[in-house]
Amino acid sequence: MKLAIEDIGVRFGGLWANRNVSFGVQEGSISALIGPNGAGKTTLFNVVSGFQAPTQGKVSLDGEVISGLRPEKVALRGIGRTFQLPEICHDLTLLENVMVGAYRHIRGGIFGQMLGLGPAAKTEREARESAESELERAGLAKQRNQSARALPLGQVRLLEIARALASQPSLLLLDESASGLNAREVENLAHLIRQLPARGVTVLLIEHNVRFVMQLAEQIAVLDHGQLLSVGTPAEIRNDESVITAYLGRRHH
Ligand SMILES: Nc1ncnc2c1ncn2[C@@H]1O[C@H](COP(=O)(O)OP(=O)(O)OP(=O)(O)O)[C@@H](O)[C@H]1O
Repeated sequence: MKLAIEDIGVRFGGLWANRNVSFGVQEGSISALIGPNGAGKTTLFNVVSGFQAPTQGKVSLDGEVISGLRPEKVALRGIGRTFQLPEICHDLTLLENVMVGAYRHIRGGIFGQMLGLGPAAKTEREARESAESELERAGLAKQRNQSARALPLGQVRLLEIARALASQPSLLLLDESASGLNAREVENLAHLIRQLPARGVTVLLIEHNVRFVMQLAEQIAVLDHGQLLSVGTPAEIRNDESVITAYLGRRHH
């Protein structure tokens, strides 16, 4: 799914958290959004996923404007996301957590089922099968019947991604999925993300781990103080003087 972010501005009182931000994400690509703390990355994700209405500009998906739609409507258009602070149900097992995501795309959804629309046994089986295969891909199949409560953060992040994928999004927004993960988990995560375009899932991720981003993303957009500083391939970004000065250089110090 092709995403177009056009002249997005978000103002909180006297502060523009995003200003004149425009860039596109090609269908089937992996793109990343980087920038220092407070640069406006999460705000932009919130705009794309419907949690924040922009003060100016628009976001469109395959040419249809989605900015201004509520989060549930945006999700129905095929945008899935994870959050910086993972939102999982501790009282459910891993499998049940992922099944919650799977129900979102099954005929009539969970509400349709409660109203008796459609054969419930079949939809539950579909949700279970789809959740099982997402857990398998995320490397969490063995723990499927464990409670999510005791899960280490690294696996919680993988679980969140599995749940978002179970709703079969066309565009997946990942907010700092690598944060808190150990080297091996980061490797698993990169492996999982790399397979997504072939499954028809376009990826846009926010990341602080610049090395991780450089090896994963085809396109990188850099935000600083709410504005788009640069957008390009990892090689272009690495050699961009304004990025080096504003971001990479600053991090070195
Ligand atoms: N709801 C809000 N009300 C007021 N100010 C906000 C709100 N949300 C974000 N901000 C401010 O907007 C700016 C951008 O925040 P945002 O969280 O989008 O940055 P970020 O790049 O995601 O940062 P980080 O890397 O620390 O997560 C910050 O100065 C933040 O304090």
